[in-house]
Amino acid sequence: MAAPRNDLLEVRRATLAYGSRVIWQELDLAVRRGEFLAVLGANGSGKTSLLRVVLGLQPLSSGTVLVDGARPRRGSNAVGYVAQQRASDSPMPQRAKDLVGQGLDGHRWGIGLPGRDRERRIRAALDEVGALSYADWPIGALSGGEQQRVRIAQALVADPRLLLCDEPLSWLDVTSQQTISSLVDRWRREHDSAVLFVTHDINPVLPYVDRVLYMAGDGQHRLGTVDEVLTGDTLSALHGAPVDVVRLRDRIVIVGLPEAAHPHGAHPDPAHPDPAHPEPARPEKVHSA
Ligand SMILES: Nc1ncnc2c1ncn2[C@@H]1O[C@H](COP(=O)(O)OP(=O)(O)OP(=O)(O)O)[C@@H](O)[C@H]1O
Repeated sequence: MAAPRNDLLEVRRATLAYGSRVIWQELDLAVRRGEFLAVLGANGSGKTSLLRVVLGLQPLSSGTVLVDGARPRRGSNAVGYVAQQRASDSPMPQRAKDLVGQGLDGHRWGIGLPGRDRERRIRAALDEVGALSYADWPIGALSGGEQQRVRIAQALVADPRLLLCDEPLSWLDVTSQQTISSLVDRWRREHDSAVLFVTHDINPVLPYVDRVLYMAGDGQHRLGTVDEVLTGDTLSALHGAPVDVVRLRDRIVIVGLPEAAHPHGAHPDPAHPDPAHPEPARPEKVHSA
């Protein structure tokens, strides 16, 4: 039997443009088994587009991408996906276990899977993220953090090797951010799998991150460890403006990002509070990466 591939994602000289607008270019990225890669950057810098490329939903303009050695394709078992939630997303009426079951539909696993095997897989995925006790609850009745556990279970139920998370911490309070970050970390360690974790704030995942891909817009990006990428020199060069990076105890605070680089869209909109949590869901005020 062939040895498992070490690089679960291989992106070579990749450029993505929409029409004449280049989003990112000459991107080289190899994500190895067991790696936790944080993807940071300004609104509109192309983070979600990168995930869409890996999901086989968006072709590159040039370059190549391989997911576990194969070209990306929709519905691949190799990739699990936690999509970004929008402020306008209304609470879903279906039960937690039904949402998780959707993660099997469209996958090889879902086709012809006997009912009891399907149920067993769904319960195992819910158990993996500590959400089994609310398997029968309507999603809309769960807290933001509980809902996010269920969405992660949906992404994991088909047993992917690569997990893509698009802003999974938005709308969550600090405690839930820590819980979600640590369960994703535990999953990649226990399964020797890899994670691409798009986030506007590095701090909740700082203990887990192996490398950072920082996208600055205008085709610019930088890849490296936290200490290599999140420095005043690097971010100033990427943004063409003075940026300071300050370490405060175990946090990183970034000061001076150009207005366009602020990830304002990822912050809670006071006009649209989390429907499951009328309280402000995310008290963080300091912009951090
Ligand atoms: N299918 C498309 N056609 C044309 N432009 C697109 C398309 N998809 C995305 N864009 C544009 O490309 C840019 C990058 O979008 P993308 O959603 O990848 O950015 P992002 O970094 O994830 O942003 P955010 O942090 O706001 O979620 C944006 O300006 C977006 O409007």
